[in-house]
Amino acid sequence: MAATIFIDGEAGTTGLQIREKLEGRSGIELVSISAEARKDPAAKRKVYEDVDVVILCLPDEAAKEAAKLVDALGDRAPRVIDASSAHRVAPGWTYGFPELAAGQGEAVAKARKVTNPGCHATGAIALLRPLTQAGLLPANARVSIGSVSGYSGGGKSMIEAYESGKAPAFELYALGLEHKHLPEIELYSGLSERPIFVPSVGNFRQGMLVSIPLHLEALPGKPTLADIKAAYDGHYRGQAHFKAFADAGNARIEPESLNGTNDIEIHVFANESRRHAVVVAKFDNLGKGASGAAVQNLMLMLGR
Ligand SMILES: NC(=O)C1=CN([C@@H]2O[C@H](COP(=O)(O)OP(=O)(O)OC[C@H]3O[C@@H](n4cnc5c(N)ncnc54)[C@H](OP(=O)(O)O)[C@@H]3O)[C@@H](O)[C@H]2O)C=CC1
Ligand SMILES: CC(=O)N[C@@H](CCC(=O)OP(=O)(O)O)C(=O)O
Repeated sequence: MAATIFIDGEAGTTGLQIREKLEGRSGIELVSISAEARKDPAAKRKVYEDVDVVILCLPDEAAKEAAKLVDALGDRAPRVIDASSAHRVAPGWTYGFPELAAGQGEAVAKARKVTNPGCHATGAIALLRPLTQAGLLPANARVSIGSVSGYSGGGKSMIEAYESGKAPAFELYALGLEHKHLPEIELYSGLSERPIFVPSVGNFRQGMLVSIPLHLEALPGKPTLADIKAAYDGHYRGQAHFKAFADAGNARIEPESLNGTNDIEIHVFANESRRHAVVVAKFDNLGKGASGAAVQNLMLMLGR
């Protein structure tokens, strides 16, 4: 029998992409709600009762209301994937990053409530967790993270601002150093000290580069580029969506080449004579950073 899926917020940036990715898949039946009823809690409740999984692609406040609706359904509650940042560090929710550590894919597969990682957080955690777990980066390291996103990361309003020419070509933001992805980065990166996170957005629609500079001499065991690359290779062995590269002779990277995929490239750039390195995660902010991750989690939950 087909699994029934309702995308709450299906007309938004993330919802539309999830819909496109699921349409035509065998064993999946997409359930919709009329445009007039889509914000009506009573109408939503009826749909929630009838489906196997609800995927929330809503602003945070609406996602919190939706989660309350799910909880109120008790035994009749559907399983949930939340793409918003409302529940990323909330108790009772499973972090939807199957490659985070051994056993996380199995945890997602069994979970009733899965929270999708934020796009910047996906890159930051993908870079940091293997290094802390391998002991190459001490838990108390003081780390700085930079990230550049395509403007689709800001949803409909930012897309409109860029596409009508009303947005700057490039800007740093969240310089109050309280970006909403920091709590999940703190919880899942393996660091005890809160990193400094400087996100930015540029005049290109889609794609993301998250980068972290490393002083190799300051790290335990004074690792080489090869040691760092080996830590990523070991951590992501057997994971279809991850590939690590050592980029000693290369000095450039652009953000768009993985658009339309659910893949992450981890690049290790280094100047060995100066003992400096920069690790960079490249992916599609709307792919592995949003809709691709949601679909990956859904398939795990459905045992596909
Ligand atoms: N864009 C991205 O790269 C990523 C986004 N996310 C998260 O996913 C969620 C959705 O983001 P995104 O798709 O970009 O946002 P959009 O603004 O593009 O879309 C949100 C959609 O939700 C609808 N909506 C708002 N309130 C309700 C409600 N109460 N019931 C039903 N529908 C409602 C909106 O309709 P209307 O416009 O009519 O209000 C809109 O269609 C957000 O929490 C965002 O933070 C996660 C990862 C990445
Ligand atoms: C460019 C831009 O504005 N990006 C968004 C993050 C996009 C994302 O991952 O969203 P959620 O955490 O809401 O899921 C931001 O930094 O707030």
